[in-house]
Amino acid sequence: MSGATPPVMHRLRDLIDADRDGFAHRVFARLFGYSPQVRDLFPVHMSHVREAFVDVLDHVLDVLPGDAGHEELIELLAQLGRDHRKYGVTDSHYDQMAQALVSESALLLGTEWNAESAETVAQAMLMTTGVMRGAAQSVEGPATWRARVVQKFTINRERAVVRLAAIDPVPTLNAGQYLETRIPQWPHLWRNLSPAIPPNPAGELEFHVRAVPGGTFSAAVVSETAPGDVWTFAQAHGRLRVEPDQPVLMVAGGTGLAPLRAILLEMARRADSPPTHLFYGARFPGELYDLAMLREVATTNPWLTITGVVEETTDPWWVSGAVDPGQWGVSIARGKVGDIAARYADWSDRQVLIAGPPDMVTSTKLRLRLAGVPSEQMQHDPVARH
Ligand SMILES: NC(=O)C1=CN([C@@H]2O[C@H](COP(=O)(O)OP(=O)(O)OC[C@H]3O[C@@H](n4cnc5c(N)ncnc54)[C@H](O)[C@@H]3O)[C@@H](O)[C@H]2O)C=CC1
Repeated sequence: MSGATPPVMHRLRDLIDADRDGFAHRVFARLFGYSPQVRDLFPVHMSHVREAFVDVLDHVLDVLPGDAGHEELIELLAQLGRDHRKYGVTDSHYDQMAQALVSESALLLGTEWNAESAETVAQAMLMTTGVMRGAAQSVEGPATWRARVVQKFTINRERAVVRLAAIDPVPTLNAGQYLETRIPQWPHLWRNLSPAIPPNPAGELEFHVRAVPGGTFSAAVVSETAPGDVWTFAQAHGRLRVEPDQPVLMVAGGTGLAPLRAILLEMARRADSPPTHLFYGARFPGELYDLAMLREVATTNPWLTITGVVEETTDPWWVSGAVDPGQWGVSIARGKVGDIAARYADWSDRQVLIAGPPDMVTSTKLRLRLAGVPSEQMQHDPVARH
């Protein structure tokens, strides 16, 4: 791992890059050949897996021969190892993967494969799988835990609330974090979902899910999930948090409200919550489905102010009747939630939490930055995660 390492890794990287999917195909074919049952650990459609696999490999082959970025690389691989626990990956699978990688690399390098390049490539592959395996082994507790659906109701044609009761002990989880989640309708698919209530000793969980266009997982939750279904959870991620000594601005788009709602409900239990202004946006008034609950929290928690934001002032026929925001006495502004929030006041002294559709998060950040809020005061989950 020094600057003097021969460039074989960069050469291999170039060769892999010339046919990324083909290389991944061949490595996985080899792996499934060694151990046919490993195929069952992966989803039916492997294209995303292959893509992510080559991305990681590309990064390893890029960083390893150089002098910088080793610590980040190790942390990335360790995180991947922890992530893979939920798939049921075992020690021998890591050995087989290293073997498959070395064998396919040998074929790719052809006449350039000699004792020296074999040694370099083998070391790189063993380091990669070794770090992943070591990190997975060092995590305590089970890789997954389960909860049973006890209630599900749809808010409108695209959104549902799902409530669950934990079957197994719930590992440490902070309000505002999101969970790797698997549902029985898609047994090989993991998606990230943000609980909409803080963790509690009773093991109750609540999720607000929108059936995103083309989203198989979210569509199944909205249309097929039913009481009795058992959901499986793996790791918790996310760093959204509120420091008690600084006022807060929250900007939520649609069901992106979930993590901010969990944080607000937790703040409502404390005595020292800082002044907080929540902008809660939707396309239509009737989609501000949680306004009644939020208003309730604001009534008993004077530190909390809520502004509803809608793009249209009237509901289409398929939304009407869901909610009438006027009746809750919450002020409603018209526009895009991030634009309205940025124009509303000077927020430059605030810690800012943003959650919602990826484009909304990106544009809200930009608006607030232009309005004088320093980037380092803004928090949001990775935008491509939902
Ligand atoms: N932790 C997080 O960040 C979470 C994010 N989500 C994501 O939030 C989304 C919620 O979807 P819906 O409820 O249907 O919300 P939606 O698509 O109806 O949008 C709600 C709000 O976002 C604004 N918005 C939408 N697109 C925008 C754009 N391109 N630029 C600026 N503003 C925009 C709208 O004006 C509205 O105020 C999903 O994509 C979901 O994956 C959901 C839960 C947690």
